[in-house]
Amino acid sequence: MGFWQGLRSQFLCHLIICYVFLVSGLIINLVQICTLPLWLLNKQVARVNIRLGYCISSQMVAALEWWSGTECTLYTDPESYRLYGKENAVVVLNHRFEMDFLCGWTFCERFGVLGSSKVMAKKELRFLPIIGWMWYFLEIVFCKRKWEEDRRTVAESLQNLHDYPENFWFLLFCEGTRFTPKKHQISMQVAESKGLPKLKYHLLPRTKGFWVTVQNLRGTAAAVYDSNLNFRNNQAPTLVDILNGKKYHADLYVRRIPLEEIPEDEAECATWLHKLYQEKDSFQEHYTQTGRFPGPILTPPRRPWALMNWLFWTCLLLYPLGLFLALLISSGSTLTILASVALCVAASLAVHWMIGQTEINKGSSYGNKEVPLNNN
Ligand SMILES: CC/C=C\C/C=C\C/C=C\C/C=C\C/C=C\C/C=C\CCC(=O)SCCNC(=O)CCNC(=O)[C@H](O)C(C)(C)COP(=O)(O)OP(=O)(O)OC[C@H]1O[C@@H](n2cnc3c(N)ncnc32)[C@H](O)[C@@H]1OP(=O)(O)O
Ligand SMILES: CCCCCCCCCCCCCCCC(=O)OC[C@@H](O)COP(=O)(O)O
Repeated sequence: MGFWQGLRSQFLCHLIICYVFLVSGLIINLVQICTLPLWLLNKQVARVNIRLGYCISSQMVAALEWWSGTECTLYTDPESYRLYGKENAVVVLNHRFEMDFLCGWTFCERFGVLGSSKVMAKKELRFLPIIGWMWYFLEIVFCKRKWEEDRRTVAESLQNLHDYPENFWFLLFCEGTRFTPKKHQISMQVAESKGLPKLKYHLLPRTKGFWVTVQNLRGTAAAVYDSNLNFRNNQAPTLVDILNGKKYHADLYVRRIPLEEIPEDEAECATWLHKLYQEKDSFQEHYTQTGRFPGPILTPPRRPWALMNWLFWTCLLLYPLGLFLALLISSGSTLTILASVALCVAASLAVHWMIGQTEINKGSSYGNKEVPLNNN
């Protein structure tokens, strides 16, 4: 094992990374709270939150790109490539991996839209410290995954994006939850009852969120980016693997579909989405058979900004930590030392809990319950 690999697997390094993420994240959350009055005075000025959000999300991108050295290859056509990052788009991505959101963020970073990236997220994530709190200020669209309640709130949140000052990608996991064998089996029963072909690699997409997104972003977004992600050698990395500095290779296949090609009528739009997922399934089959996606490879290089932001926060926050530790040891007070140890334990439990949110085996029961099927 080389020096660099040895260093990356050191627990002390993980502690420092988590300390920097927690403390810088909380500082940025605090600054975000200070921007609250700006939302009343001038919405466009309040959107300085794009930069603040970047300081948090780019730390995770830096961990993937620079700490673990994970490589991300993009399969797409050159004409579409020229438009990435230069227009608003709805991204439709498969939802099979714990790290899919992070690979998505990596491509956002490489095309310069990380701070402004959006997602339709389950409302539980709003309460996640740092990331969830950050999202509140980034105008992320939250849903309860209950259509009767979501149809109005989701449409309203999407309408707010009409005057967004920077290009954004709006990510939609139409499957609505991450793939598990049980969720797959149940959703294929639903597919059968609707007379739809079975999917091998995806859950049956939920069509209402896609329809409401496309309808509300007409005139704002130019295209849908149909995206399929896979990791080489059948690997399924976790956030802990990334912290441990393990290197992976992600492949992303993206097709650009102009928004005008998507039907306006709800039923036709649903049929269109089901057909898209059948095509997505065939691309995954192609990947499984050949180890690659169709089409040319055009990978944007990683940029230095995420690393520089990370180094900046690390330098800024390591100094006071060192000072504090020196004072702590010299104080010789058992009570202060015990209180500090308790604080460290609490902080690592908090990070552990946050990482748990990315783990599929700790995921929700959404899509897990047998539904009474009407075969008429
Ligand atoms: C160039 C590079 C390109 C790309 C780079 C890639 C990406 C980068 C882009 C951006 C990055 C940005 C951010 C990333 C960071 C972090 C993201 C992290 C995570 C957040 C993600 C989530 O939280 S996912 C969960 C929340 N999101 C969703 O659920 C969205 C999808 N869901 C919907 O759209 C739903 O319709 C809904 C939520 C709006 C409403 O939910 P509801 O449950 O009420 O759904 P429906 O009404 O649709 O469902 C009822 C119908 O479904 C049928 N049914 C019943 N059971 C099932 C089943 N098990 N499977 C499928 N269908 C089922 C039922 O029969 C009903 O049918 P109808 O015919 O009546 O419709
Ligand atoms: C620098 C690194 C330091 C690491 C510190 C830990 C940070 C934790 C960040 C947590 C980010 C959480 C994003 C989770 C996204 C996600 O994958 O949500 C799942 C949903 O789609 C569907 O949920 P489900 O129905 O349960 O499958």
